[in-house]
Amino acid sequence: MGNEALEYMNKSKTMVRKLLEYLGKNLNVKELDETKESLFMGSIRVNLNYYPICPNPDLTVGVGRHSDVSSLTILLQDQIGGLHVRSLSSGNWVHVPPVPGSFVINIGDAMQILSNGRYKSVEHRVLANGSNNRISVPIFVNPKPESVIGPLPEVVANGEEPIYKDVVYSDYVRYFFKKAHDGKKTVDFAKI
Ligand SMILES: O=C(O)CCC(=O)C(=O)O
Ligand SMILES: [Fe+2]
Repeated sequence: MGNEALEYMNKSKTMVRKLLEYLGKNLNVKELDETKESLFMGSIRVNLNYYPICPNPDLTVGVGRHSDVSSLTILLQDQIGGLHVRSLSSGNWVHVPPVPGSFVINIGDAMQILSNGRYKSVEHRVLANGSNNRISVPIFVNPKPESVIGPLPEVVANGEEPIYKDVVYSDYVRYFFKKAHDGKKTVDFAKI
């Protein structure tokens, strides 16, 4: 199993690079050189999530509301459903229906900080299910733990006011795991 997970992760890198190159265009990042690659995708992790049938789905949730600390998350979900994302404009929870053969791509907090808030990490949660087990496999694409993340020089070059300070990525992650999932509050840790 370990080998399959590792192979899956490594094979995803081509797609991840393409996505980052595309997203980088909006940030005046001309190319994904070694420095940028280490900043956006220097540390990649794959998780295997199993949500067993829940006898009282109304009393709990599968995963509480949070945003990922990653730069990007590439999520593979099975056909059961239950993932919801929160609309930035309305605040409403929107179900993300499983589409066979597709990935859900989520923006994470590191991307929000690096882009000086141009890209917003998505708040999401998973509801408990009373009749089906569910499996999901997220690939978390992260900065290297020792990376210092803050608004990219390319983004603030034209006089844009930075709204985040530089933080060591591992400090940010430690802060995230220190507390219970509570929506998008973690990102305030990096606010100026
Ligand atoms: O199971 C899912 O669809 C999402 C899981 C999740 O949000 C996470 O592992 O961070
Ligand atoms: Fe998540």
